[in-house]
Amino acid sequence: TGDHWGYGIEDGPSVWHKTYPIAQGNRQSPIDIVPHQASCDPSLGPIVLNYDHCTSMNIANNGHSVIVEFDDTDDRVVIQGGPLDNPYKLKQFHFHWGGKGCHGSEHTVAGNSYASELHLVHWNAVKYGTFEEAATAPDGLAVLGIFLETGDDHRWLNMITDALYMVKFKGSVTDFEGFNPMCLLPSSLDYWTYLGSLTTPPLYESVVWIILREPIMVSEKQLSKFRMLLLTEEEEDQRIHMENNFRPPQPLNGRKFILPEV
Ligand SMILES: COc1ccc(C[C@H]2SC(=S)NC2=O)c(OC)c1
Ligand SMILES: [Zn+2]
Repeated sequence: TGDHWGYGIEDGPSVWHKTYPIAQGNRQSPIDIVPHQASCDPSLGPIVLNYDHCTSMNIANNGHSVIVEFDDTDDRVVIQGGPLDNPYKLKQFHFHWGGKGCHGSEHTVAGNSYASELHLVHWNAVKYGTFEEAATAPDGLAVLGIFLETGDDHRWLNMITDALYMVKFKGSVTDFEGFNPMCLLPSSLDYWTYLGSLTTPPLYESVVWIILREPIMVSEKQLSKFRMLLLTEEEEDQRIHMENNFRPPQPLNGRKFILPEV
């Protein structure tokens, strides 16, 4: 049992529908965002992030990405405002990236992809009892998507890339306390929002997407450290590097992506 899906030819996004039929659903993610086709909703307020008492716990290689998990027993670490009816609690963040010199974001903007995409995953603990329950509900999750563009070194991303060697193999996890992802945000919280899904199996259509329009800058050297991560476990002889772990854009099916009045 366990995950038999991946991003290769045999097990990648083009065959996920065989095991997860919802892959062909009508609110799948990611999508291509075309700014001048966005709808405007002046009633949408700003996004508010309260990450002050943020408590990261560990960093892990789950065989699909590198993920930093948070202690979500604290009601104070939340995202709210914008399209959200109540606060959503921070649960984890992880990344998607490409191969050397290739692009690796999941969402695209007018057909252009970025080098990487950071997902900060939050869940609606006001309406649902557990993260797992929220992950199956249409308003259960709020994922904040941030584009990473290659340029200068990102001074705080080094805290993450310096820890990657400790989670090189699939299934490895190590302590990673006291990291506050506020340091990974761009200067502007201007966003697009739309209703979508998890971008990996089980592809549940449970995500209110909030995509920040301004990318953060990271260096090619920092990105290359993500590609050092392996899909394979320590005991295995074969060593397959983790790269191009992104799903391509999915049909909009009449959905609108919305931006607040600028
Ligand atoms: C409840 O089961 C899952 C499974 C996978 C992910 C991670 C996926 S979903 C996303 S967005 N990006 C990713 O890589 C979940 O995240 C909320 C939840
Ligand atoms: Zn993701």
